[in-house]
Amino acid sequence: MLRSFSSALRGCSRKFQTSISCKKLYTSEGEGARERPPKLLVVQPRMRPEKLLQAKLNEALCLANSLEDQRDGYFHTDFFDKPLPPHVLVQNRVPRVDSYFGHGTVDNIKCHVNAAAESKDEVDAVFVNAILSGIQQRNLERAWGKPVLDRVGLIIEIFNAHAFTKEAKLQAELAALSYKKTRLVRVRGPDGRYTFGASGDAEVVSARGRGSGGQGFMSGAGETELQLQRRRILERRNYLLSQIEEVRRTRALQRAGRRRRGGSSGQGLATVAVVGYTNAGKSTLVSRLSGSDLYSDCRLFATVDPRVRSAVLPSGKKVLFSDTVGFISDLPVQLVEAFHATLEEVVEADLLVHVVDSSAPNLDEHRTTVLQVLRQIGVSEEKLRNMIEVWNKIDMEEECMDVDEYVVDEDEEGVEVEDDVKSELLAENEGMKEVGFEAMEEKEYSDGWLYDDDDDLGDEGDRQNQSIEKHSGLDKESGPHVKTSAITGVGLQELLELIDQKLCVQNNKGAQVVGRSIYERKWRPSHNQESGIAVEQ
Ligand SMILES: Nc1nc2c(ncn2[C@@H]2O[C@H](COP(=O)(O)OP(=O)(O)OP(=O)(O)O)[C@@H](O)[C@H]2O)c(=O)[nH]1
Ligand SMILES: [Mg+2]
Repeated sequence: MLRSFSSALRGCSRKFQTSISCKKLYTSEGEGARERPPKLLVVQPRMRPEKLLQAKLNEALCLANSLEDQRDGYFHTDFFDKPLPPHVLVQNRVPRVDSYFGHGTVDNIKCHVNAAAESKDEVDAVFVNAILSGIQQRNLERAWGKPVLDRVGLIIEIFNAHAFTKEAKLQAELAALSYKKTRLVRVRGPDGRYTFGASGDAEVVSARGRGSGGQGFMSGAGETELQLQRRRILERRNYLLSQIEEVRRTRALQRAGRRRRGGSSGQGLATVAVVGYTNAGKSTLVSRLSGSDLYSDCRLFATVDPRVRSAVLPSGKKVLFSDTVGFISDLPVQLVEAFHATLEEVVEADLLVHVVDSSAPNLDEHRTTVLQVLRQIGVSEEKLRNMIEVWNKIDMEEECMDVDEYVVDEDEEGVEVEDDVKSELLAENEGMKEVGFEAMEEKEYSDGWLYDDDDDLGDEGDRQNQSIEKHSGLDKESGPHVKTSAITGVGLQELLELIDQKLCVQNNKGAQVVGRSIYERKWRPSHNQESGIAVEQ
């Protein structure tokens, strides 16, 4: 596993980064010392086939190492200097409602947490690469004595840590609020008082809050604690939305200005939005095409703040390339929604360039994720049909072949098994001692936007399996595409020519293809098990 992770990183080039971190998970290294990014223990549920498991584990390790605050656009630590985070693969066939994992698995992970503490390599938190409900998260925190981050929680933390501009910070906070709102459970704080919260050392107690004790009209008399917390979240959310609305207006004015100023032909500057899965090489590509120096890094979500750079096409026409936040699988719709102001640039762009990391073993899943998000945010089908696909990182193709040859220890079902997982499976079968989880009245506190407890995660695995099994290279894909290496510069001229050609055809047609504003759309969680995404109402 170590080999595949480092192999994935080998293709990435070193970039400049220095910064200081300051998050609640962050720990001070000593008196007067700088706070260091949190050390996470990565828990990866097993899935089939092996290739998918490996891709998911690599992504989880990258996510864990990506959490670090930036200051003035730089990170303090070099991504390549970071050690591989401690990790454990665990068996989890049917997720439990109260604790997600079975008791044996929970105990096994607890052993890993304890072992890390004894070896003076203590972890600050546990990252479970799955989507947990508030109750599952709370019970696991109690069992392991550490804060627990699930996939969505960690991605939100990364967004918050990497956000630099006011726009990105507002949107990241909005995403965090939407997430917290659904996981308010009643907890006992360090002072022994009960309250409703979403984080901190807390004991799970009764699900229903009593009166907040507020007095008078203005202090919210008669509200339960839960209602009070929800009201506070709502107030903050409304404030953030009003601020984001300002950002949207400014962006719309900037866009109009760009169009008015126009190019040499007087027809306005066309905008090309560069989209794709996180880490596909979008920023590197835009930098190369525009001769600028955008920040790029092997960290996932290195770009959270959108950037626009100009370039000249072979025809002499000037265009604007817009680099934006990357996408990732299993992203809840609320998270995408929070980034509407930024993603509106994509909807309004004249042309889309979809950057695919051709070295990713599960690139079909990446591609599907990107198309789903583009549809979610309101990109028209016509624009999707007209989109150029860029198969980037072709210089890494040979390295990917090496990863395929990676030999693993397999169990009878052909799935990689680590020693600790074997012991954990044994424990699971023998029925280890019960952990006293409290069965909470979960329904009251979750509006279910993360995922439905009834969902069989096996279906998700099967869907991804089909995707990964289907994938046997990029060649059978149709549609206009260019093979590039943003690092070596291969294929970039071809890409510029194709963009030129597409924009020219569009101009001749006089096509003004503008998707419906994402703010005019309503959202609801999908009931379509297959796609697992929200659909337009
Ligand atoms: N070998 C190789 N590495 C590349 C190529 N393009 C980008 N990279 C590396 O891949 C890593 C990610 O590149 P970025 O440009 O930051 O990717 P991104 O899509 O903007 O990522 P996010 O902003 O995090 O979504 C960096 O370390 C780049 O140096 C390429 O063509 N070949
Ligand atoms: Mg980027």
